Amino acid sequence: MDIKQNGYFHETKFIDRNGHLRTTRVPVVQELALKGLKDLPKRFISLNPDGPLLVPTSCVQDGSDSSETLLPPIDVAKLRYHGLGSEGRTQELARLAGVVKEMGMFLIVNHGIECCVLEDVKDVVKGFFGLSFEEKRESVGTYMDVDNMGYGRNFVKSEDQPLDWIDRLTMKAAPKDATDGLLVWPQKPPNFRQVMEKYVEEARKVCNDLLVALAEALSLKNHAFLQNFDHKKSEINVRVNYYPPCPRPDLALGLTPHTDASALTFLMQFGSTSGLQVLRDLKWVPVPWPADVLLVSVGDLLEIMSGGRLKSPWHRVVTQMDVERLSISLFYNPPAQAEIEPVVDGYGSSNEGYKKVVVGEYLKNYYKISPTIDKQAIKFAKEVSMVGNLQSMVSARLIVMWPPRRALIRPRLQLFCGTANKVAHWVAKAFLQDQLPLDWVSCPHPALASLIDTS
Ligand SMILES: O=C(O)CCC(=O)C(=O)O
Ligand SMILES: [Fe+2]
Repeated sequence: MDIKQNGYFHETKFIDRNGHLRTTRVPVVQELALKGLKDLPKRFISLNPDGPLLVPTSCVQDGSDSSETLLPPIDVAKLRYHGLGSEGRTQELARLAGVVKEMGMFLIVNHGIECCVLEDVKDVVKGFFGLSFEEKRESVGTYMDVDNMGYGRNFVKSEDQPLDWIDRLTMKAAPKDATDGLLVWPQKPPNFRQVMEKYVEEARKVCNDLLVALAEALSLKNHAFLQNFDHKKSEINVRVNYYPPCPRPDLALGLTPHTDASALTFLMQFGSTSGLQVLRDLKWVPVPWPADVLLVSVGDLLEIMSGGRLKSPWHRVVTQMDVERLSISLFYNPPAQAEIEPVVDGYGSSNEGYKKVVVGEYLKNYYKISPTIDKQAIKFAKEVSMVGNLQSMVSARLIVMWPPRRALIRPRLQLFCGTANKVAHWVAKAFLQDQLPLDWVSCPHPALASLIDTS
């Protein structure tokens, strides 16, 4: 079947292999599904029953494992309770440590988010996907150049890649002013934004409590992770994933294998409760996820902060023949300008080679390259510590270019190097945030000299 005959397309932008910004059109899956197709359009074939699965290159085993992995829900109320008889908390922390180390994700109950808040979210999401295509498009404005946002498709990186069987709607929900002046929130249903923002604020509280509990579960200082977050500047992106019924679940994926770039991903689902799978022992394992339970997953940024003690799980979503499924992923990140690095626990434990990264830089790289067929994105934090590398480059250059004669005296030389290092750090960060052209770094401007205090 020629999918071009179907008139409904999402327009999506991507950076091609040569670094050029390209725009392409991809079919609207919800509209394809409404046609009641018997066959799958070729562009959606990503699973070949006779060929290798889309799994990391190191994974040679084939197929899914039908045995479901036990994922005992974590009781958030017990994690929060510090009062008398809080030995229940110690046990819950131990359970949390066990499941998160093993799976990279865990179910939560007793989180304190009221049912009506969750029901309202389901209603507005159903309301949005119940609109006609034209109404959906009109209801959501444009994000202009902001990548991977709005009503459309995930992870489109080329004209010829297999496409996922999904439509999605992504919004920046925090910081509050992240999308001021842009028409990015659906106008229909009219209470969409209000409902989603209420949910986001409730979820933020739970995430903050979980970040404290996760640090304690790993025997780290309780603010080891939370200290990287800031109520006014931390980023929360919301993605609604809509997986319509699919004519060939054996050939198409709902969501390609990936890790999340976030620190924590906070998920709810409705419609079908199955579809999510996680890679364990080189096999795809269905995640048993009952209705009305929430799921939390470790993202790459938390893997970095934890120095690899926690691992962001490689996961995917499979399609289903007769049922639709919706999930709402909330990605919780430190501020874009924040620098994160593996926590030091005082016992000199290894951090698996993770270095300091600027959150915004990590995310930029993630969206540029990911998902590939391996945990490539996180290598960025091991191999290319951008700030660190640039800082030492600039600092060395400063010291060579302006060695003050008087600085030959040792204490002065130390002072000079210290200041040069601070300036270099500032230059490297400004460069990474696109505020300085490249030649500023490779050949520092003389104005830099005036910033250096050698007196
Ligand atoms: O739909 C799901 O259960 C998972 C969604 C997901 O992995 C994502 O949004 O990153
Ligand atoms: Fe994900």
